[in-house]
Amino acid sequence: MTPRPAAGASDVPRPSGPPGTAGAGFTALPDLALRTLGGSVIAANDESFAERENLIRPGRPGFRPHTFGAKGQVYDGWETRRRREPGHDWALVRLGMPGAIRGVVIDTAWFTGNYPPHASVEATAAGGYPTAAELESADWVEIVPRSAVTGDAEHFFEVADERRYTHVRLNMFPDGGIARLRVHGEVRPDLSLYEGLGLDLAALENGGLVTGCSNEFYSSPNNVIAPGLARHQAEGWETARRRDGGNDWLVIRLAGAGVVRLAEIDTTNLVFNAPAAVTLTGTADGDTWFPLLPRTRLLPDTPHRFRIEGAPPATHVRVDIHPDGGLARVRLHGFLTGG
Ligand SMILES: NC(=O)NC(NC(N)=O)C(=O)[O-]
Repeated sequence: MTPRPAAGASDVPRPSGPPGTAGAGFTALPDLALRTLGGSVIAANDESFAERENLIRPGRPGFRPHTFGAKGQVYDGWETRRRREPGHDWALVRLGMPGAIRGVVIDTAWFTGNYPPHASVEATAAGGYPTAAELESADWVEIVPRSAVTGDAEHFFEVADERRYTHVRLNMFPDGGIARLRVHGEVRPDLSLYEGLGLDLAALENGGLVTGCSNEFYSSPNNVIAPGLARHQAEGWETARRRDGGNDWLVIRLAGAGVVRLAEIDTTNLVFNAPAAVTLTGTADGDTWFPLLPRTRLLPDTPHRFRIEGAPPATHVRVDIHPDGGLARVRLHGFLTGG
């Protein structure tokens, strides 16, 4: 029998290191600001050289030298004009998913003669759908104090704060360019909206999280519970070719204890590397695992839907793929049972 991971544990090695060096453990958590998770840069005081929306684009920032437009060199980032009066520049980001922020990455990639010497980040929690103007009078908490930054480098700042935030404000002193802002954390949804209704218990936006995974060589397992469809293979989860006779797997911590009634197992974009089969098991205590879906054949490039009948409530679901490959999306529709 395949050994079961402890609920909440992960055997995937995570990068770690001090600010500005190799990386930090919090980067394994979802980026709550990411455009593809619903984030939006709703305002900036200036974006003369390069547009604010670049700040939350997925992927590493790109650069091609000597691509000068009518207003200067074109950068893949947010870049303001050279300030000729006192003050500083700021950009306001609505998180795609509200949550507890565990760490922030300020990436000045490719900005060398035009990076800001200092930056800070504030956060606020706002209900409803406030405009940028309304947010000006919100209570802002400094989650990254004014800190020195350097050019063409990623800067990692851990955040120790349990509060749930909906927006962040990036400040740079006095002006310049920042390529990306990453806001890693744990999603804290308002599930009262779903009272009496069914929901996707696995979805990142509902508080689901991949807490364990056998292999994430090509792309992150949390992609399978992201919103929307995967446009290509890299927007799903892909493992390396397995040579040991075992099989790959991931464990999803559900939005809460709930009963799964319908599983969507999507192999879209996995054409020559789709798994041959899938098995689903669940647990409510992290020790005893019960079957949800027996080993079932999968086809390449296909969104499969399987009814699940009579399953007890689970807090975690393990998805075993046989033998390897990956998945585009996993949806586990059902009902919260509480507890
Ligand atoms: N986008 C720019 O051209 N910015 C800067 N200039 C160059 N060459 O990058 C600057 O700050 O003046």
